[in-house]
Amino acid sequence: MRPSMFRSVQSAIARSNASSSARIPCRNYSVDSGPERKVAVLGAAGGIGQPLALLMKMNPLVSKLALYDIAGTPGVAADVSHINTRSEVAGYAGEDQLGKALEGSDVVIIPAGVPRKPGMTRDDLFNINAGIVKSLCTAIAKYCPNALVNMISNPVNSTVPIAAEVFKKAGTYDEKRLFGVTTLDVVRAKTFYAGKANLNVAEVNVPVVGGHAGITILPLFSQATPKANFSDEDIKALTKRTQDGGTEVVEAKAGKGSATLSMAYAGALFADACLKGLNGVPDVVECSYVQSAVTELPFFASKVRLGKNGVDEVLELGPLSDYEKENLKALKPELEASIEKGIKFASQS
Ligand SMILES: NC(=O)c1ccc[n+]([C@@H]2O[C@H](COP(=O)([O-])OP(=O)(O)OC[C@H]3O[C@@H](n4cnc5c(N)ncnc54)[C@H](O)[C@@H]3O)[C@@H](O)[C@H]2O)c1
Ligand SMILES: O=C(O)C[C@H](O)C(=O)O
Repeated sequence: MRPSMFRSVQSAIARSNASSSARIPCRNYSVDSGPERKVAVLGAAGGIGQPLALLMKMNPLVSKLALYDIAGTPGVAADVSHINTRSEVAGYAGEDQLGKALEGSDVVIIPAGVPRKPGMTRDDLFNINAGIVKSLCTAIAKYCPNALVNMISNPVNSTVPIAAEVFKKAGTYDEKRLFGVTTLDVVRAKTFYAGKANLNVAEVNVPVVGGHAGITILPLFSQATPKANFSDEDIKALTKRTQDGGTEVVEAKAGKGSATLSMAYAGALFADACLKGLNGVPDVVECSYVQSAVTELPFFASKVRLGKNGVDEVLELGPLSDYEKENLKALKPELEASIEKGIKFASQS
């Protein structure tokens, strides 16, 4: 994970502060960087959508930012557009503006849909979000079939297979261009691991594979770096906390939704990695839920090398501890059922 988008902003801020002391009043916080790239956020007026719009506006790799929602986007777009960074911002509200929002997009990020309330599973969101994702992906197939799609809407284990089926029906499916965003699981695993081991979190790496719900989230602490000396009990507790991270936030928000700020951060990191890959930056590796080349399941979150066409390579899982092997075996039936549910929905509706 390379937070260099933030580093470039930080160094711009440092330059800005240095010039302040020289009493030069007016500077930009980001510099033009790389080719023209359009990013569309679908669901941009929501809890994730708004901070994600802000973070994408801060990303110097973006030249055009399209903010789409069923309502509320003109205000969000007007607000974000006043920030003096590279991208031009436009807001689009309502289905008749969806095509314009999507046209020419290199990356489409989808946080559209309802979030959980306490007591719900992500799968309880299926009935509403499956239809939303299906209609948005139908439009993507029509207006920007070559875009990289970053699916945030839950249940990710099923919404990604739905998207794949919609694209297959439209004849635009390219497995290299469809991603379930599981970066928040990695962000959480790193935070919890670093906290427990008293390590500098910026130096910590933890791959998280599988899916994005409960036991399908499989953090590979045996591959975490730097190595920490944890007991089996510690690893079990860290695994459980990572798997239940979403529920921890849902319960703390007590009916006011699920993770939005940490998700916007994670979504911005993943989109930044996609843009870097598109721009030819070498060795950009992130975990993401993609068409599987390394398990018998059709989709599986894995370490993925990103390149000029999206997925460059799905990396092998690598050596697993006995505990991780057991967890891998246990998650497969649940993940398979969620995938089948998505495929069935898309093929029947
Ligand atoms: N992948 C992850 O790690 C992760 C993390 C957190 C949340 N999520 C999921 O992200 C989704 C959004 O969460 P939120 O907290 O932002 O919810 P929210 O209710 O605050 O915002 C959702 C937005 O989607 C919009 N929307 C609904 N139907 C739409 C449509 N057809 N087209 C465009 N926009 C539409 C709504 O108007 C709203 O602005 C939920 O499904 C949630 O479970 C995923
Ligand atoms: O937990 C949720 O419902 C939202 C999201 O999937 C998360 O992991 O925070």
